[in-house]
Amino acid sequence: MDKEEKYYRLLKEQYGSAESIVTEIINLEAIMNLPKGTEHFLSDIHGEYEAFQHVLRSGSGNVRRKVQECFSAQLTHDEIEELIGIVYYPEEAIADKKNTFEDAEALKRWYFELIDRMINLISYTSTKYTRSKVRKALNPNFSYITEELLYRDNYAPGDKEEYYQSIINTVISLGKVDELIASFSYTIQRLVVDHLHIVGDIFDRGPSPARIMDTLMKYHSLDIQWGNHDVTWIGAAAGSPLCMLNVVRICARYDNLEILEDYYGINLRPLFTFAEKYYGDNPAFYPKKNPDKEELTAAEKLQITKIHQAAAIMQFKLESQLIKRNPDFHMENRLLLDKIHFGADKDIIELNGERYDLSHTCFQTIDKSQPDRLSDEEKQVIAKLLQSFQTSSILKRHIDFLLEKGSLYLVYNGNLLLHGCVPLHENGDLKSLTVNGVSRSGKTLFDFFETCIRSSCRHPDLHDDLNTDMIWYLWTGECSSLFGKEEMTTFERYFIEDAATHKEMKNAYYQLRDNAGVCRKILLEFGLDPEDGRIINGHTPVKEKNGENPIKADGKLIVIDGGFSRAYQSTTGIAGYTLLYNSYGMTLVSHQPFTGKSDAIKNGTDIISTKRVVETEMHRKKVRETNIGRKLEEDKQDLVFLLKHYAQY
Ligand SMILES: O=P(O)(O)OC[C@H]1O[C@](O)(COP(=O)(O)O)[C@@H](O)[C@@H]1O
Ligand SMILES: [Mn+2]
Repeated sequence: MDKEEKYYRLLKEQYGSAESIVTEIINLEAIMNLPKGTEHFLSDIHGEYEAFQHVLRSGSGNVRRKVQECFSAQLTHDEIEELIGIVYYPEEAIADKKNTFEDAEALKRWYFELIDRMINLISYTSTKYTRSKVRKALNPNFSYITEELLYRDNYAPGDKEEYYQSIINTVISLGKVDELIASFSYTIQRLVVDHLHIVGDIFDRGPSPARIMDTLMKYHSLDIQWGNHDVTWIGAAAGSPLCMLNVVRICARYDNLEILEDYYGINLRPLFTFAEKYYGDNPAFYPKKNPDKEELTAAEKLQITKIHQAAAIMQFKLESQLIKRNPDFHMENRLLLDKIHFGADKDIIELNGERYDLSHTCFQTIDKSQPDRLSDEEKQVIAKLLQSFQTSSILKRHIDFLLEKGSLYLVYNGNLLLHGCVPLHENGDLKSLTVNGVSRSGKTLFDFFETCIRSSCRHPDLHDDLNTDMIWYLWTGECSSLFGKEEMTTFERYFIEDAATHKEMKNAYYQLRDNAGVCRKILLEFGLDPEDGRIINGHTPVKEKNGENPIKADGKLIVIDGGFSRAYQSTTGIAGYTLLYNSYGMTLVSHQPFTGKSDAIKNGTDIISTKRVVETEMHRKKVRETNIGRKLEEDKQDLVFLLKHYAQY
């Protein structure tokens, strides 16, 4: 029996009868004729859990829009705001509201009214979906009740009211009404966004990437395009000591070491002890102020400062070793430790023919005759830390999820989603990287990078092979699609005062992406229609206050850095952007900095300021025209074929 025959036999078995195949064909055809679901794009979340939650819960303004469309004729402004608040944060908003009632009867009336509104809203937000999809969006504990309330029109008018009231009265008397309403809120949140794209950089800087990962793992439908910060975490789990030290260094720099210790259960004790022994106070390594925490005590600050130095120095040593074993990376000019002239009272570095004094140095573990050699103690610390990283089951779960749902780029519904850039030369040609004699650029280079990441993850016991080293290259290499700059000046920023040495030159892509011709060429390179397709890009904050426009190249490219990272908000003037793509077209939403969950609940503050329509579709886009639609069409064709040759199988 050939494979095809086997496939059709199995399919026949699965459906059981010709009638059920007919039903499924009708069902698939109906789904394909529904309007395309709403896609929601976010990027550069950088550990900012609360702001991320707000954007997710509000669907970047989509919840607000639906509530307004549904109720603006019937409800007052305040009632609408109250309803929106309940959909965003049901537990807190209901608890607040309940305190305002003096008697039980008034509270009960409010519950009845609210449930009626919520049910109407679920009805309104589910019009684009099949009943089976709506059912999946309901909390299983309340799905029976919710369906009864939703489809109550099936009953005769008199019976309907009575039935409806008795259901709600029972739920109230069982003390379950708040939970029921909260379940409605989550259903509405889920119905307003069909699919989520995370265009990179979940990790680093902010305090709660792990909680964001937990939320994403429960999300109904999503994909992730890895960012440069995500891949170093992947690298750490894949066994790269260098990526791991970078993760530790950034956690120390942003006063976030708790993520490693408390959340992932990584034992930092060996590092603490080692840092304590060798390092002292050093203002260049003070942790940044963590806006979510109280001021550090002097002792805490000193301890983090020491760890920060220990991680940085070991990182610089290992980076130098990596550069030497990978001549293909062409990173020799980053062999900075070899360029230091160690002196009796000051150290000097020679960079591009210029000499600079080094300040705030902490080179006490450096062997001046062989600066990138790790001491035995450093080797031990690294081995212990790496073991702790690699055996953290929570970290493993998060990284496995990143690998399962993520990729370096994604072609989705005609658009190209990528975090950083497509490395280009100044004339617009694709820039290539040659590894082991093979030159790759454009899509081939992306595919190569992704293969390296996945292979490295399959061999967590290898620590310095090409695949593992390539993850580091993605963090900082000139041809990395995630970094997009010539070199990363981490060392200079710690030790050289002259700010000119801190500058990181961006790849030509960041100029050329303003040009529609270049964007068309990139879309073609990835097999997309250059007329209809768009590039969706994260990674670089848009400096709107300097007049930068996030919609580039006549709308061919959109930058959606979410600007969640509080550390960067002062450079952009606003928080950032998210993107919505529904059956009517694409809308870019810009956000004000998030002022906190309690402010959002108490004062109904939304962080959305403006919306800009990128383009309105000439006709309403249907599921048929989407990636999923094409897959459904294939399934349908198979069923049609099976039906035609039913007797044969
Ligand atoms: O300000 P920090 O956290 O030290 O990080 C600066 C580094 O981060 C980078 O900007 C990369 O991070 P982004 O992807 O967030 O831009 C590097 O280019 C730069 O060297
Ligand atoms: Mn980035």
